[in-house]
Amino acid sequence: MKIGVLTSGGDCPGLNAVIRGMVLKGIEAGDHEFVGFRDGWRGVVQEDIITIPRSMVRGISKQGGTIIGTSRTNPYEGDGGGPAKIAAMLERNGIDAVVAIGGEGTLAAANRLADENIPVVGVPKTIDNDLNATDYTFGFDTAVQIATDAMDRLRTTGESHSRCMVAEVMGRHAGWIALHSGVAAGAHAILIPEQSLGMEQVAEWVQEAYDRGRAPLVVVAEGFIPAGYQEAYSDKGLDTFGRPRLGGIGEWVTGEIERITGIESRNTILGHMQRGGTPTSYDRVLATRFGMAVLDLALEKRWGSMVALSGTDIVQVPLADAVGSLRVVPQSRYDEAALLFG
Ligand SMILES: Nc1ncnc2c1ncn2[C@@H]1O[C@H](COP(=O)(O)OP(=O)(O)O)[C@@H](O)[C@H]1O
Ligand SMILES: O=P(O)(O)OC[C@H]1O[C@](O)(COP(=O)(O)O)[C@@H](O)[C@@H]1O
Ligand SMILES: [Mg+2]
Repeated sequence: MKIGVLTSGGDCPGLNAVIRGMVLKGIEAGDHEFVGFRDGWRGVVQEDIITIPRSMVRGISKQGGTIIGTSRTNPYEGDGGGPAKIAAMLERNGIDAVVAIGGEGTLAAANRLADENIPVVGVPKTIDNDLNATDYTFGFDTAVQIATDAMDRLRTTGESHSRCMVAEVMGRHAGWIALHSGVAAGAHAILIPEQSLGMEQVAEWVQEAYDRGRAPLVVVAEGFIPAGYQEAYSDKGLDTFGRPRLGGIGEWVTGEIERITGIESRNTILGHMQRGGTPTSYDRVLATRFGMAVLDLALEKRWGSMVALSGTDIVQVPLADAVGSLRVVPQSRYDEAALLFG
């Protein structure tokens, strides 16, 4: 079989480990060939295809980013877009299967294409860990680890100066990174997109910690919407998919804390640091297992399905299960973390 792979949406540590797992298993399992579509769906609609020989995947499971590039191209747009053009392109290049590695958006596109008879299977990815149908996505553990390390550092400088330190992390619709890194670092308040809060409440937690002699740490996800506001903070225009580019709420939260409490405060935006660099061993293992399992999906021609993690098992689920809604932080998990605020 000739299998074409693509990585699409925001990059994520572990993407290369998926590609390596799939290629090595494919070589082991038989005489399968692999090609990469460069920059996600852009490579599909513009027929930008490279061969992936075994030598190209040597040693890449520890490498961040993606060796085949990514983009936010829509496969239904442009001259080569849409199922009919894509089917003809696959035929011309002798490609029997498309493996789409991506988040909710990428998998929604893959699901539509599968419904229109394109031979496509999926692998879930996102540092936000907000995909339905899988217990964990690779990249999340790495992002949480990077954020936790950063917060441990913020706390020592915060303590030296008796300041309140605010750390802004990623998370457009789901606060999983904020919740996990905040709990791990012992944050005094965690602000996530799922929970609208007034700044008076946040200031109260900060003051309580300060009054005990602690340097307060506040973690805020970029998608947090303060009480009284309708949308997440955005001052950078739109991304290529037309969504507001987030980032910057931390600065506002820091100003509000300082204004209400009078405690000197500093903001740090972790931003793309969370998406770069080497994946943790957990993410390398999960990504490698996903890569090996998705090869089986392609060989078995299970078009329209994807691999997922259920407990510790790798399972097959319909792509449709991963799209349409996101897995957000449930109230019970927030309440559990909030017991430690202040
Ligand atoms: N329902 C859809 N149909 C077709 N293309 C889509 C759909 N949803 C998203 N896409 C395309 O997939 C790209 C990747 O999705 P995005 O949300 O940016 O990343 P991710 O896959 O990480 O969620 C989008 O930029 C968009 O071009
Ligand atoms: O700066 P970029 O690359 O446009 O992406 C920022 C977004 O990508 C993410 O890191 C991951 O989102 P996706 O999984 O949808 O790509 C979000 O947390 C963040 O809002
Ligand atoms: Mg998305």
